[in-house]
Amino acid sequence: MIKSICCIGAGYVGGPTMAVIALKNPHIKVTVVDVNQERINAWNAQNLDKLPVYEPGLAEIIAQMRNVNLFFSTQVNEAIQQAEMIFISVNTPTKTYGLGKGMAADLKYVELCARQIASVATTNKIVVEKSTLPVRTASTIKSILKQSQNNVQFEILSNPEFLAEGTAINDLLNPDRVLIGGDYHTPEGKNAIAALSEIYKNWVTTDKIITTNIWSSELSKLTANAFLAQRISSINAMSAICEATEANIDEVAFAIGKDSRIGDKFLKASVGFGGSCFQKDILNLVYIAQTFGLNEVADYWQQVISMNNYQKSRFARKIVQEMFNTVSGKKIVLLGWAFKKDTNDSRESAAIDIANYLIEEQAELHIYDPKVTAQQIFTDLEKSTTIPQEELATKIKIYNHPDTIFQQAHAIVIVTEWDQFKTFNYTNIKKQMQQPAFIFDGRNILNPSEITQIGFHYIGIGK
Ligand SMILES: NC(=O)c1ccc[n+]([C@@H]2O[C@H](COP(=O)([O-])OP(=O)(O)OC[C@H]3O[C@@H](n4cnc5c(N)ncnc54)[C@H](O)[C@@H]3O)[C@@H](O)[C@H]2O)c1
Ligand SMILES: O=c1ccn([C@@H]2O[C@H](COP(=O)(O)OP(=O)(O)O[C@H]3O[C@H](CO)[C@@H](O)[C@H](O)[C@H]3O)[C@@H](O)[C@H]2O)c(=O)[nH]1
Repeated sequence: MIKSICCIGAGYVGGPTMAVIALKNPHIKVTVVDVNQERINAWNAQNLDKLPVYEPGLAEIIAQMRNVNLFFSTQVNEAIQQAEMIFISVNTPTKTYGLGKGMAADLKYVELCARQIASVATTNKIVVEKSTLPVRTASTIKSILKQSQNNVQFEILSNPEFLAEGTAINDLLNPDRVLIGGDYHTPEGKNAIAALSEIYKNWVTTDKIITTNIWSSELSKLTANAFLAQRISSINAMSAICEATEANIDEVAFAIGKDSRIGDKFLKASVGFGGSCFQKDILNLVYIAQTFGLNEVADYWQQVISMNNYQKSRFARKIVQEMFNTVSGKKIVLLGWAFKKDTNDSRESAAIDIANYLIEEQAELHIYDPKVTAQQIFTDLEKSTTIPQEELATKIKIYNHPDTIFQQAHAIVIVTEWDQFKTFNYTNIKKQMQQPAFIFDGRNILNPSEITQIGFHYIGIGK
C-alpha cells in the first residue's frame, strides 16, 4: 500500500487534487512541490484568503489537512526521493516558439520533471501523468526515465484530471469517473494500476474507476475537452442565427436539451469560452491530427476555436455598433474578469479580448471582479496589448468593490456570470448612469424584460 505521494506542480490541479487525496487518505503523506517559491509560500500562508487558488471548499480542506498529512514545499528532490508515487501536474501550455508554435503542447516542464525524477530517484516509483498531454507522451517519459543510472524501476500511468475550475472540490469529491491508463498486460503495470485505484477507492466507487491502455487514457482527456468545447461553439453559432431571426437561444437550448440524447448541460450560449484548457487542448489535438496527415480531422476541430474567436469579436463589435458606432471617451463598466464564476483564474478569459477591443475603440474601461486582483487584470492587459503601459493605465480603472463603479457610466458589459451581478439593484444603478444606459449581458444572466422595464437598453446573447 502506498504511504508517500509527491505531486510536482502546485497549481490549479496539483493543489486541489492533492488536498482531496490527503483528506481521503489520512494514512498517506502527500507532499506538493513547486519551483515557484511565492506559490508555495501562498499555499503555506496562515491567512487562508491568500491561498494561490480560489475554489469553493478548498480553504476548509487546507485548514484541516495542512501540516497533518499534506505539505507544500520547494524541496523537489527530497520529495521525489521519499515518494513511492509521483504525480506530474505541471503546466503544458501551447508552444510559443519553434516547431508546432501556437499549436503543440509545450512539454518542456514535463520533460524536466522526468529528467529530475530519473536523476534523483533511488527507489522504485510509480510516475503518474496528471497533466493533460498529447497522446503517446508516456513513451517520451518512459525513454527519459530509462536513462536513470540508479537501477530503479519506473511504472508509468496516465490519470488525467477532469475537474472544472470553480467546482473543483465538488468534482474531485464526486467525479463522474476516474480514468487510469496503464500497461495492464504486465504484472508490474497491473500492480501500479491497482495501487492508484486503491487511493481513489477510499471515496470513489469501483464502477467509476475506469482502466484503459495508456494511449486511450491520454487521448480521452483531449477528446473530452474537444467535445465539451464543441458544444459551446455549436450553441454560440446558433446564437448568431437567433439574433438574425428573433429566435431565442435560451429557448432553443432548453428545447433541444430535453432530448435525452443531447442532454441539457454545456448548452449555455456565452461571450465565448475561456480558460487555460479548451483552446490549448484543441490546438494540441489539431496539431496531432496534422502530424499524422489527418488534415480534414484537424480542420474539423480547428473550427471549434474559430467559432469561439468569432463569438468574442461579434460580441465586442456589437457593443460598439449598439452605442451609435462609437465608444470613444465613453465610460464602460466591465463586470467580471475571470473566465467563469467562482475562480480567480483569468487565463484566456474572454474578458481580455473584449477589453482590448474596447480599448482600441478608445473607451474608458472600469473593471470589477470579485476574485481577480487588480494586478492580475493589469498584467493580463499589458501582456495582450500593444499600448504602452503608461497609456494603458490612463484608459482603465480597476475596482476592489463595485460601490462607485456605475457613476456616469454609459454601459455595463457582463463578461463573467458571477451570481453577485444578478443581485445588483439595477434601478439604483440606472439612476447613476448616463442615458441611454446600455447593458450587454454576455452570459444571459439577467431577465431581459425586467431590465428593459427599468429603462435599460438590454442586449443579450442570441436574443
Ligand atoms: N486548470 C484546470 O482546470 C485543469 C484541469 C484538468 C487538467 N489540467 C491540466 O493540468 C496541468 C496543470 O494545470 P494547472 O492549471 O494546474 O497549471 P498551473 O500553471 O496552475 O500549475 C502548474 C505548476 O507547475 C509548476 N512547475 C512547472 N514546472 C515545474 C517543475 N519542473 N518542477 C516543479 N514545479 C513546476 C509551476 O510553477 C506551476 O505552479 C496542465 O496540463 C493542464 O492542462 C488543468
Ligand atoms: O455551457 C457553457 C459551459 C461553459 N462555458 C464556458 O466555457 C469555459 C470553460 O468552462 P468549464 O469547462 O466549466 O471550466 P474549465 O475549468 O475550463 O474546465 C474544462 O477544462 C478542464 C481542464 O482540462 C477539464 O478538466 C474540465 O472537465 C472542463 O470542463 C468557461 O469560460 C465557461 O464560461 C460556456 O460558455 N457555456
